[in-house]
Amino acid sequence: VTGMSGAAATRDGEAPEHSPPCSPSYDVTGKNKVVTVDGVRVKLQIWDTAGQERFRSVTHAYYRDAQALLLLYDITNKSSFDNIRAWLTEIHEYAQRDVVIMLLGNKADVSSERVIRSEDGETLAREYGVPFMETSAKTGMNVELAFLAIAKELKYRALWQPDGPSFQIRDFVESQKKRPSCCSVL
Ligand SMILES: Nc1nc2c(ncn2[C@@H]2O[C@H](COP(=O)(O)OP(=O)(O)OP(=O)(O)O)[C@@H](O)[C@H]2O)c(=O)[nH]1
Repeated sequence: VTGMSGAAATRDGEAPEHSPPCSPSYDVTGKNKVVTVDGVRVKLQIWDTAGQERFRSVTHAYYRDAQALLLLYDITNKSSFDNIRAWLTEIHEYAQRDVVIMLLGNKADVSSERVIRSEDGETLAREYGVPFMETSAKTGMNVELAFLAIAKELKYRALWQPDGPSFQIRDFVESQKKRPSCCSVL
């Protein structure tokens, strides 16, 4: 629920350009997810650090190969939120310069244990110019949206044309995201 996941996109059917870095000391679980965006099937190859990750020991190859990074904190755990700045510093240093970043505050379903306000996530996201939403892996709230937004952004970039329609991932997320009920906001 906390930490960072990376994604790289190809059109479904194409071989991926990169593979997750492979190292015995680096435990990464990989999954593919196909998202249909405006009739185009985009295959996201998703890598997630597993087990007792420590951000400083994550290999830099992981950052380098990712086209998108999902940064997750747990709204019931302050240190997971505080770690996000360190992740962002690392990303700035080692990731591709135009990597798509999304900040997600997970466990939005457990409002009774919330310690991080939605506004705190929003403020941090604004500071770094990244889209933000709260999610719940338990109820599924905003989970599909997170992957859809990333697939849309990567497809937009891959098929960009000067006279084509524009796409702003932050505007898309703001217009589509569901917010936890009023009573769960501190
Ligand atoms: N209520 C609730 N529980 C969740 C949610 N997401 C994850 N959990 C629970 O939180 C615990 C930790 O989830 P993990 O996905 O293993 O967290 P992690 O930070 O990736 O942990 P590592 O894999 O050890 O790095 C598990 O018991 C999950 O079932 C959520 O959205 N809501």
